[in-house]
Amino acid sequence: MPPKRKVLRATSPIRPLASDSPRKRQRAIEHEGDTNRKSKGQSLQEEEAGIIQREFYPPEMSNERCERYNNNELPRPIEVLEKVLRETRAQRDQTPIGDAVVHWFKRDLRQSDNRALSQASAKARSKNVPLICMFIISPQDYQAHLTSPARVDFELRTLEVLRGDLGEKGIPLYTATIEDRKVVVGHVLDKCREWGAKHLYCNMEYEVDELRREARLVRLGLEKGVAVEVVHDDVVVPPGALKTGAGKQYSVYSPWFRAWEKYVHERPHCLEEAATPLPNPDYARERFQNIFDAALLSAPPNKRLSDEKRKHLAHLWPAGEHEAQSRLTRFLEEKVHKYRESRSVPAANSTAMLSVHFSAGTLAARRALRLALANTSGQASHGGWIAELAWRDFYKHVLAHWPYVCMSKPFKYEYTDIKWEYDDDLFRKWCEGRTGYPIVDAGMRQLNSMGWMHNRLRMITASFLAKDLLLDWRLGERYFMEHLIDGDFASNNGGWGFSASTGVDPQPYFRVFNPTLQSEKFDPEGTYIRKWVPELEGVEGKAIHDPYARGAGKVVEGRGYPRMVVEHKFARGRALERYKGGLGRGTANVGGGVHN
Ligand SMILES: Cc1cc2nc3c(=O)[nH]c(=O)nc-3n(C[C@H](O)[C@H](O)[C@H](O)COP(=O)(O)OP(=O)(O)OC[C@H]3O[C@@H](n4cnc5c(N)ncnc54)[C@H](O)[C@@H]3O)c2cc1C
Repeated sequence: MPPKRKVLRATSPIRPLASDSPRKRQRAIEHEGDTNRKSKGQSLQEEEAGIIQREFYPPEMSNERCERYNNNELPRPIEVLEKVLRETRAQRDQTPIGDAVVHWFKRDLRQSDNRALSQASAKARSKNVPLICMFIISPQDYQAHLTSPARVDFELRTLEVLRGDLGEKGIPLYTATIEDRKVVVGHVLDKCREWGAKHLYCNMEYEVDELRREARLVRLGLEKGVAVEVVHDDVVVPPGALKTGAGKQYSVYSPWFRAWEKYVHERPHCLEEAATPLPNPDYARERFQNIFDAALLSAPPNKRLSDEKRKHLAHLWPAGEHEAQSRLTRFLEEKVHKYRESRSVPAANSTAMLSVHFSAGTLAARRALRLALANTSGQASHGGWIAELAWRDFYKHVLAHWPYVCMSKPFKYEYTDIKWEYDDDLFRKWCEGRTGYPIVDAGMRQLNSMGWMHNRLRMITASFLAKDLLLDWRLGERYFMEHLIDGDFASNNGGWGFSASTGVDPQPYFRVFNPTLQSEKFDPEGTYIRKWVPELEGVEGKAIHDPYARGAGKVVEGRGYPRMVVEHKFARGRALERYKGGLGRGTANVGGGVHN
């Protein structure tokens, strides 16, 4: 079949160009140094496609600057934060307790097994002062981080649960919407001063913006007499703790996983449960009555869902840590033993569907691992569920060590030179699940409906976008973040890098998924496809995987199901050529990872 549409020419922009002033641009460039030397045409296409949100970020960094991070010539944001914490330790330890202690909730929306919250509670108890919790919404942060409305809604529903639970202990949960993300730190410290709190606790997030913000918070806190403690909690093993024999960061999963398992085995305390906060002294309720009485936050206009969508998602994804806990218990009792054999079959409904809880922090990865180890006597390890859970830690370690992956650069930055397509029409068809490849369309429709997609489908749809359509993979990465309820920068970026062969431990670039074969292998009966693509409902047998080529064309055409937008064989050849052309000096390093 000839290609249905030529995709060799960039068309109209997918997103409007951000209109930064020249001065702002200059400042941004100074911030992250020299930028990438690409052809003007290519840079413009990327900008027009919204690859970098120029209202928040500088232009794309140069490969040379990435290399300087690799050569340890530039301090990584996590190192800067850790240094500040080290250097200020004594001063922070000597800070008097004050009239209250504050915990700042971010992506740790639970009271059980929450390290920073637990430490804050212990500190408050040591002098019998109240604990106050806070949560800040920054619409600008949501925009800069492409947080999906589904995710925001999940967080807000979770806050309701959290507020109820904390309220029973007399612990107030202060919430506020701060429009300008630059003033969040100032607001947090102002509130500490207002409440007479001199100790503030929070858990560490590993994205560049957050690490830099927290370094500033620690410094500014001390200037204002507030000791800020930032704690590792989101991952089982903290980034930087695992090194190769040569003392380097692992970039291949399998040896990293062996080191991760060994670390956990040798340091069982890393799985220890953090104590839940203790009740506040009685007077706290009266003193903070205004916080207890305040209305809960609603989603900012840029992230609001329709009522119908909200109800739909609330039904699918009940929020809060109690739900997370019972989901985990059910999974460990009923499914974990069969996980290894069935996890790649999307119709089997055999995975935990806990990613939304890990992402929002309604469940600690540490807790899930602890219970999984106890439940399976270690059987769930390699090739099993625990090895999947470990991928989450792996990608966060990668993010902390190679921070430029957070700055729109691929881990394999030499792949920056691949000539991608920026075809609006094809991209839209992919987004809407109208590519004519039933398995791809089913996956995209599941995402659009549920805010979640099975891992196998994430790999198939991502590979299809990057290799069959040759669209810039960062467009797909962005679309996922903007629609996933479990959107997590590190895992999403890692998954896209794997699928597009531009990331850490990736699929080799010459391995191009054949979507029809993937469909036959992982959805042999077409059960999953029929669920999500109603136009194909009555299609029998193998025709479900390729209806036009297998005798069901007339039926499905009548129902409006599209023909394939590109022929796979043609697309594969084109992808190989482009990848080879874009490899540049990275030719020797073609990857070789086996994901899941
Ligand atoms: C292109 C692409 C994008 C992705 N984007 C995200 C994302 O934004 N957020 C996200 O949480 N996961 C992402 N993943 C990973 C994975 O698809 C989901 O974590 C998984 O599908 C969630 O379903 P589950 O909870 O039923 O997983 P299970 O199979 O039950 O696994 C248990 C947990 O292990 C972790 N996990 C499993 N597989 C992976 C993986 N490959 N990478 C990282 N962690 C993993 C998750 O926390 C998951 O909840 C992405 C994968 C790909 C290929």
